[in-house]
Amino acid sequence: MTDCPAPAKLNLFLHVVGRRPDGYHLLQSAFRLIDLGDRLHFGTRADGLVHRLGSLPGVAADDDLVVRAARLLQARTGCALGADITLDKRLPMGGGLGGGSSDAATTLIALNHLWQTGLDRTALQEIGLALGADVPFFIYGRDAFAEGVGEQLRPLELPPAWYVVVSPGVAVSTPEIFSARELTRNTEPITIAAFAASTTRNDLQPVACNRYPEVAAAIDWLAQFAPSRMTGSGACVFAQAAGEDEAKRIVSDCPARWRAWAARSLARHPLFELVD
Ligand SMILES: C[C@](O)(CO)[C@H](O)COP(=O)(O)OP(=O)(O)OC[C@H]1O[C@@H](n2ccc(N)nc2=O)[C@H](O)[C@@H]1O
Ligand SMILES: Nc1ncnc2c1ncn2[C@@H]1O[C@H](COP(=O)(O)OP(=O)(O)OP(=O)(O)O)[C@@H](O)[C@H]1O
Repeated sequence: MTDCPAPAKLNLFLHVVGRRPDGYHLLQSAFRLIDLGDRLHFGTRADGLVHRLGSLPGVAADDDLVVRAARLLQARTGCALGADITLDKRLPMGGGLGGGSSDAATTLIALNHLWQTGLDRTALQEIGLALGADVPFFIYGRDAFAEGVGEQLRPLELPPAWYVVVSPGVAVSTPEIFSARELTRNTEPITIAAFAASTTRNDLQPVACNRYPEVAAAIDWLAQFAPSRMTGSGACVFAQAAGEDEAKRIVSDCPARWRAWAARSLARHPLFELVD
């Protein structure tokens, strides 16, 4: 199957409201799909092997979320088919844009279709959660208000928007941020109706800014144009623009040591219709 997109996400806000006995954090967040992303290509193999074609710097094939997703789908369904998978990596890794999670979600959706393993959306989301807290959202496939560790999802209706996304050139380790002693873990829960950019924040942002000064610098730079915030556990930061022209103008001003994109919201995951 040619060219399957794996879109990125933004966390419009992210509150840490508690911690589970296993150490995972209870969150509230608004997830938004955007039109930046990786691309994947899948070919079916009759011999049952799962092969990653090409390499991903720093990630061994057996650890790649794409390979792990394919093998987990085989294990859960007893499917005897295999796959050759090519990943065209465009999103920064450790960027808070959910790149690895989205790659895994696209793999589950595409192979469930190609292998005809017949799992519905809920079953795919359950498998996805074993791979990462963000994977169920990408399979859910639309903007969402998330609770739990990010797997309890409710639809959010948001107007279309343009964003500027800046990658400050550092990779932030998600476990490092969540395990920080100074992390705020007791933000008062809000209701979905009370969600507004002005009254929310990203609780992971102060921790990441403290440890990665380039994240703080990127937030400050972007704040000259519009209110700016970090997504996920960082390192990327974003701001909403008034429209495409403004987004592109800000991008063209970005300091050369960083990367910036103008990104549009996506109403649905591009593979939404492939899942029942
Ligand atoms: C920060 C977010 O990007 C927000 O969308 C996600 O919650 C992170 O999701 P992710 O990158 O898929 O993270 P995972 O691979 O599931 O978890 C990496 C590590 O982060 C910590 N972690 C993650 C999610 C969560 N709700 N609580 C945590 O404490 C755990 O130590 C975990 O071992
Ligand atoms: N296919 C993959 N793409 C990216 N990272 C992968 C992949 N497979 C495994 N990984 C590992 O997962 C780590 C996190 O990558 P990812 O790009 O998803 O981070 P992120 O954007 O910060 O995610 P999140 O927003 O979910 O915190 C990488 O540093 C890498 O070691």
